[in-house]
Amino acid sequence: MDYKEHIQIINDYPVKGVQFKDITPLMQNGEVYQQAIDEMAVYVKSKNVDVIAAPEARGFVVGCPIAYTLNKSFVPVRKSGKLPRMVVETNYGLEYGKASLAIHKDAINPGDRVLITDDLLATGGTIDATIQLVEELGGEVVGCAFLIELAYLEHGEKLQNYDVYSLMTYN
Ligand SMILES: O=P(O)(O)OC[C@H]1O[C@H](OP(=O)(O)OP(=O)(O)O)[C@H](O)[C@@H]1O
Ligand SMILES: Nc1ncnc2[nH]cnc12
Repeated sequence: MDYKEHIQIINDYPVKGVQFKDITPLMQNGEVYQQAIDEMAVYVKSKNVDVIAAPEARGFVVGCPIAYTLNKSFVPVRKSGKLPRMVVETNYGLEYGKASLAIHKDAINPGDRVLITDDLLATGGTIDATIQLVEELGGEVVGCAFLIELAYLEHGEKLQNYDVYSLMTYN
């Protein structure tokens, strides 16, 4: 399957210089969306996970169906101010701005094997922040799975100690 046929590239969105990779055409094709999720789920299953965690909003698009398929827990990592109970939170930078993410304090048990999913890896700011939150709660990050990796951007050393899977890579 050539998944890239179902990704649309928009230049200078949301800010000048960014080549935005739009995953909505892939999601709009039920067969392709299902096949992409099933393929990612094979990787996730191989990591023998307890929990799947994902940052909002597009991370949920991949994390929830993978968790459902594998009958595993799903933990939402949300932009600050959106979770109603006690949280830990952190600030971070991403390809086109800054934000902060939070996770419920009781979402992860110490020693849980946690797999983090997101639609896209760009500078790595979002995944780095998500890893920090999971580890602060004592979770072990056993892998990170993306639909898309932008290999032309520098994620520096952020992910060098983690197992990374990407369904599509743009060089
Ligand atoms: O590697 P990075 O430079 O951190 O960029 C990747 C992140 O950017 C996008 O999320 P965004 O914050 O735009 O939010 P959304 O999912 O709510 O659209 C995308 O879904 C990733 O989470
Ligand atoms: N280039 C990009 N396309 C889509 N989502 C993104 N999130 C961060 N960078 C992005």
